[in-house]
Amino acid sequence: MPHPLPSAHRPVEGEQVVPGSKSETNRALVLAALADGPSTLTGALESRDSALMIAALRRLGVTIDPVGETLVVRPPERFRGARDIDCGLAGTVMRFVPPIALLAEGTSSFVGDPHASERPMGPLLDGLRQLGATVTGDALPFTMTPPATPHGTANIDASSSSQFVSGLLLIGARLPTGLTLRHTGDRLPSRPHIDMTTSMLREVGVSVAELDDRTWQVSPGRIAARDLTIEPDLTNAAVFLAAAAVTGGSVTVPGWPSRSLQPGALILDIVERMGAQVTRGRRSATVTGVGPLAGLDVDLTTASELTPVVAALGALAEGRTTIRGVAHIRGHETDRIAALVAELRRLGAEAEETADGLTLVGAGELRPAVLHTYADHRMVHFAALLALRVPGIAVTDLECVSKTMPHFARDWASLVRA
Ligand SMILES: O=C(O)C1=C[C@@H](OP(=O)(O)O)[C@@H](O)[C@H](O)C1
Ligand SMILES: C=C(OP(=O)(O)O)C(=O)O
Repeated sequence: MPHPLPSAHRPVEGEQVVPGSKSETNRALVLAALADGPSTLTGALESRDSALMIAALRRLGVTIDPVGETLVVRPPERFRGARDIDCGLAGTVMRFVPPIALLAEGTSSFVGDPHASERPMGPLLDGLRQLGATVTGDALPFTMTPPATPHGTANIDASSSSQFVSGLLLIGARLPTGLTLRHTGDRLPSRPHIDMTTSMLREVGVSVAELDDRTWQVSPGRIAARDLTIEPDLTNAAVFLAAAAVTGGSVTVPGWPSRSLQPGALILDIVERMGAQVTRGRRSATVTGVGPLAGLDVDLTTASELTPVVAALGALAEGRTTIRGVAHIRGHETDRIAALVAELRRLGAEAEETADGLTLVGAGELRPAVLHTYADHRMVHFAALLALRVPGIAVTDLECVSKTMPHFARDWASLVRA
């Protein structure tokens, strides 16, 4: 049964509280699991990706308890290997948990959703082999047996995901000789997510040197337990802010950090370039639509998660929109380049895949359609945004939004109909 999405009968106005950052929550959980004592997380995301991370860490022996508004994480004496650890479709789980299992006693095996086996894993598994693990296969599902004493050097090609680098850096301090990690490929996407990893490591006392722009050296040592408050997820905020831009409304996201390493923050520059007005408060961001939007040519190498929302903005803006630098999103929850072009065409828009992104012509007549979501939460955001201006759009599946925002449909409906 298709799920209809609301259209906007008036400009979308209001304040939208956005749940905690997926990237920060899952890094904080991993660092707390590796720390030298109990940690407390406040504002952690509650969604499928964080639930999968919590379940995976528990299987390895970590104790995680909700206490009031917080999560209390207690590391085990020693990690223990576990069978059939479920990664779902979560990149952060499939790329961050196997390195922890390298530190465990005994073999671990990892499984995931049907499409998870198409997401790139080879370079991470190569890295784990270089650190001494025995690994079967090059994708999910796979089995890994840790070595008696892990080594400390790995050279991997992270051009298909920055998460390979982040996953290995996160455990670097717990390896007997630390870790020297080198990226061997010709491009490196999502650099801000690697900076988020190194910054969060430094905050817990880990020494990380960047020897050049592709080599990291993590010194061996303790990872300090800490109490951390998680920022709102700025990539998830993007769809709500974009709703104001495309309807001539005004949406405020409270809690917007004054400085953030989340690449989703780039949405403010993008909507401003397209013609919307952006107002930054001390701890908030507001987007106001002030007339027709203009298409743009944008390189999203650093913030590729924004591609579906920017593609929808482009389809409602005047002129051509070209998104570059995102070849690797063919390995995201789905092949997002192919999915976006297929769904734009289903609506009657002119859209083409390019070698490293897509190009489309906006502001044409769009027809109602049932859009496919490919189990991808951000394809729902894409459809929801278009539905505001194209009555009659529905999606084949809404459940996939629970990957990072289980209450998206409720929040979206109440904002649009407020
Ligand atoms: O480390 C992270 O938290 C993430 C890194 C990025 O992955 P890629 O480098 O695979 O794009 C991003 O797209 C993903 O949503 C989250
Ligand atoms: C690419 C994404 O997720 P993942 O962490 O599963 O890679 C995303 O959320 O857009």
